[in-house]
Amino acid sequence: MFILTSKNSIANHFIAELRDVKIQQDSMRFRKNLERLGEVLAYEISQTLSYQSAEVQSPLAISKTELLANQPVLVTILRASLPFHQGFINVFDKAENAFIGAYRGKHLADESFEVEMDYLASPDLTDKTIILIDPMLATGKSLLKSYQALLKYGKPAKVIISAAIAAPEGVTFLKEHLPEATLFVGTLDEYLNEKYYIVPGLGDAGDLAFGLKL
Ligand SMILES: O=P(O)(O)OC[C@H]1O[C@H](OP(=O)(O)OP(=O)(O)O)[C@H](O)[C@@H]1O
Ligand SMILES: O=c1cc[nH]c(=O)[nH]1
Ligand SMILES: [Mg+2]
Repeated sequence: MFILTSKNSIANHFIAELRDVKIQQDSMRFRKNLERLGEVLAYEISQTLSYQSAEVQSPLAISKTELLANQPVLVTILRASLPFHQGFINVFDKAENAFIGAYRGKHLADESFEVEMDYLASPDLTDKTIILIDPMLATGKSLLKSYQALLKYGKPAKVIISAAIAAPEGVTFLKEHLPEATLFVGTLDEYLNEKYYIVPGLGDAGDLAFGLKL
């Protein structure tokens, strides 16, 4: 698992601002910080993809280079993922995209929940590299259910999951149920509380980005 904050960088500031109760209420800044973090994580992921030789004709001469062998498919899990996804698509600007409407649905008596899913739009995923993008990896249920729903569009060759903030419980859950996935996270937090929110976390990412939902 790649953890961005295991090495100090300017990304520490983006994550600090996402958490900070005095700053996170500025929803435009909150969305922008998720986008900036998405850009940095996309860059890190780009270093692990396959490249092939290419030639570029400049006005003066031919330049030999290495370019992506294939574009990844960026999978966005609505809603909170939208600004984070924007960062990824800024970097992988030629990528195909899939969208999934998934959310932590009705709360059961013991505070647990089922992941509800409705909207799903995806290109063919057969033999492609897919990057599942969701800023919050809490229990991991939303990501697993999203991945399982995507399989009807074909079996990807490589599965990458990227989150801004992950909980150890979610990481363990995904290692068990989705062992083929490689994780790239902004930071790894401490634990989930009784409502399955990440601690210290940042609160509800979807609400902070887009407002309270009924
Ligand atoms: O790992 P999990 O326990 O499944 O939780 C993580 C999910 O919770 C959040 O979405 P939420 O259900 O709040 O929907 P929203 O994006 O519409 O706010 C978040 O964006 C993840 O998709
Ligand atoms: O801490 C959490 C967990 C799930 N979804 C969020 O937005 N925050
Ligand atoms: Mg939410």
